[in-house]
Amino acid sequence: MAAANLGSTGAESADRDVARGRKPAPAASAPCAPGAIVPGATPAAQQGPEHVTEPVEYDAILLAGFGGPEGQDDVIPFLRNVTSGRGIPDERLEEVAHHYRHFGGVSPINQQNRDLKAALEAELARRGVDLPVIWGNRNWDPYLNDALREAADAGATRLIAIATSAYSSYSSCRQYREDFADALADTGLGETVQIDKVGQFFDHPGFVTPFVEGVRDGLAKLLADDPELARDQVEVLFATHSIPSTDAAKSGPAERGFGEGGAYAAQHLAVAEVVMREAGASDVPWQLVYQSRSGPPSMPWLEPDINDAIAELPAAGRRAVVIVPLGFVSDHMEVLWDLDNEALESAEEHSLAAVRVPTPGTHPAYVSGLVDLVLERVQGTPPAERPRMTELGPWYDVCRPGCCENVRLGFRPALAGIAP
Ligand SMILES: CC1=C(CCC(=O)O)c2cc3nc(cc4[nH]c(cc5[nH]c(cc1n2)c(C)c5CCC(=O)O)c(CCC(=O)O)c4C)C(CCC(=O)O)=C3C
Ligand SMILES: [Fe+2]
Repeated sequence: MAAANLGSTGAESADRDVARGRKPAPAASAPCAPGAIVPGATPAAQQGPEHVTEPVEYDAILLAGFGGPEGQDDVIPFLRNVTSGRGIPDERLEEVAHHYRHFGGVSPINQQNRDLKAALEAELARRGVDLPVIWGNRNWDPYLNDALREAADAGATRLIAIATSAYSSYSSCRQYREDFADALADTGLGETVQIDKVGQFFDHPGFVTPFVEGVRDGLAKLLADDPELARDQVEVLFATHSIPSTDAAKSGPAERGFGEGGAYAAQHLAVAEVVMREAGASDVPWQLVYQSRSGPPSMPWLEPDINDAIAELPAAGRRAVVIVPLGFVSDHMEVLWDLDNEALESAEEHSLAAVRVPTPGTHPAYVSGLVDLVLERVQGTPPAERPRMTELGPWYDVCRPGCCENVRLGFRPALAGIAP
């Protein structure tokens, strides 16, 4: 297995290969190898490079999705997959099942990932990058296990993963990395297949640009629809998935000291500020709000909930809202139900004009940005040359020890990071 970042073996010849326009030769051992766990080693001894700055040769891109049901019969088995061992109350599962049932038991997320895969393939072909895209989900067919078997059967053993999730937290980063480790264990491919992962891309221009356009257009529409509306009567609500406060506090590397909301909240706040600036809307009030909370009511999750925030707006003099699904890459169930159904209804109840901004989906900037992220790793681009729009990035290629750990569920091995 290759570990381009852990030694210099092959690096110089790899550089020369890149200069000749060829893929570099494989390096020595993987940055994410399960063997990187060093029992009893001091934390200092376990620290490795944050960014892989030597070229790494890959055979394929692993597009790692969440997965969703594709018919009424899939809904409950899907929800059991998502929540196994999580202590989500039955009432919450019933409620969520109802959201899916309303759409015929079909989540749009799988089709969105098929579309993204096709768009990535077209962009790779356009740029002459010879890397197939293999798609596997955490919670529904096609599962990661099947994707890895398919890859191995085709001789693709060095994979660079893109998870359809931009921020740091247990649910949005580490859980993907744990599921990669599980899938290698389940399929017995742990000795054969290497899975690295591109870092969290919350502040990559490819991810940020669609939101900038969306806020600019959404604001313009509200102002055009109502000539009496003043800019400071509009509130831009940046919405993301709520997570348990304990998960938030543990998101990102502990030593960065992000405080209570951890890297998760810090990343969203930093990106929101950039979006407002780039949209030419720094004078418009905005806030970060949360949605789709689950778990027992006794457990603290990040707040405020978007609907509670909306209820407060008229008293603050607001007459309109721009809802920005900043935490999501496509218009899946959280967006269609919790925003387009519930939040837009809350806005109407409180007599607020409202628009919901599109998610990145298959926006050309997003698709080409994902290809850029892969090429940064193929080429070993130095961090200083990787375009990022906040001071927080470029985020880690190799997650830090303990990054995004889940204190509720306990330790599970994870790939694409430094143990534990
Ligand atoms: C941060 C985050 C993202 C964004 C990052 C990313 O995109 O990965 C995300 C995405 C998604 N979440 C999704 C669906 C669900 N999430 C659930 C439960 C949970 N999500 C959580 C967090 C997140 N979730 C958490 C902390 C829980 C509690 C369980 C636990 O402690 O781990 C449940 C169980 C029922 C419920 O509790 O709601 C479902 C059905 C779908 C698919 C939608 C579709 O089908 O279209 C997508 C894209
Ligand atoms: Fe979720």
